[in-house]
Amino acid sequence: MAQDNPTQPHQVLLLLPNHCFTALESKASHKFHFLKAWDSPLPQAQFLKSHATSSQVLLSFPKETPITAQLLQLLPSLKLLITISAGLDRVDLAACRARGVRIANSSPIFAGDAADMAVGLFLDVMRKISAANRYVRDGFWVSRGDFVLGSKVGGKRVGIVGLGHIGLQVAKRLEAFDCKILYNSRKEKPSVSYPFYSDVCELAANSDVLIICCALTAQTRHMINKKVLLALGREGVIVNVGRGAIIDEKEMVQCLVQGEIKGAGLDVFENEPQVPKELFGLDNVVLSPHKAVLTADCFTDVTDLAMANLEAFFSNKPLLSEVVNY
Ligand SMILES: O=CC(=O)O
Repeated sequence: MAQDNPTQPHQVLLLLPNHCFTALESKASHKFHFLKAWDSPLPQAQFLKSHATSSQVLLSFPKETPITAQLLQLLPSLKLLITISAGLDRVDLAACRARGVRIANSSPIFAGDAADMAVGLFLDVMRKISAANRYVRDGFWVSRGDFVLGSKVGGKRVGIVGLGHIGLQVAKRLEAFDCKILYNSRKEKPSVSYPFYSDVCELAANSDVLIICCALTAQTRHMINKKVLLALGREGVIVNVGRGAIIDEKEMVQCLVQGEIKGAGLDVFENEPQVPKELFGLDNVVLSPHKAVLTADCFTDVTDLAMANLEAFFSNKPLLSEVVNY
């Protein structure tokens, strides 16, 4: 339970890039006392130690600062971790669980933007938008004539891997394109009527496109392996807005180079920012530098959510985006 001391603003530790904080500062600095790691002359570990006993909340951007067991050890009073991220693969969940640290993430805000990107990548691969753009700019429309035809989107069977916040938003958007939605998830979702496949390979065999929206965990690492890719088949397309390591990247590259799958739209990679060079020469592949959830507008909403979570925590109300059963 949050301790209440009405005489002092509540202290919140920040491990954030500056641009995330700017939006928060204008709204919330009169309500909370923000302790900014980047403003301190101390190295990060010492900065955390110096506020260890007084800080119950840490607001962080795990993509830049992973939340490790070691870091958590420096903060014995920590009760709540708020992440400016949808994914929690850079948070040591076992250590948080062992310590009883609650987690609130930014999934409800990021889901729509991530889904837009997934749909954008899908449309781009199917209708060859980026490739056509290059064709026109390079003068080939004049020198070579008509561009090769793309594929119809309507009616395609879309296998969504992970029907959480992001997956549901992808489904909603692609229903409007007259696609047929199927899915794989840890458990069947009674709230939807889309066909459920407990086996991802079977999902791939029944899909024209696989869209990866799930979290990276020990169970999902390399879940999309050669067998799944071959089940997707020569006419199949893969889109990934989850995490690179959910797909066995070497096998995927091989399948793309050898035409064993038709195309790919990828926002995430196994060893970012390194991208397999083989992909650069493939016109049936669209690449994006892990930006699915980030837009120029998202920081307003994401910091509003962080602030609402802080207010809820310090007034002992339910958090707005708590990650339950992690
Ligand atoms: O990839 C981005 C996120 O997890 O927020």
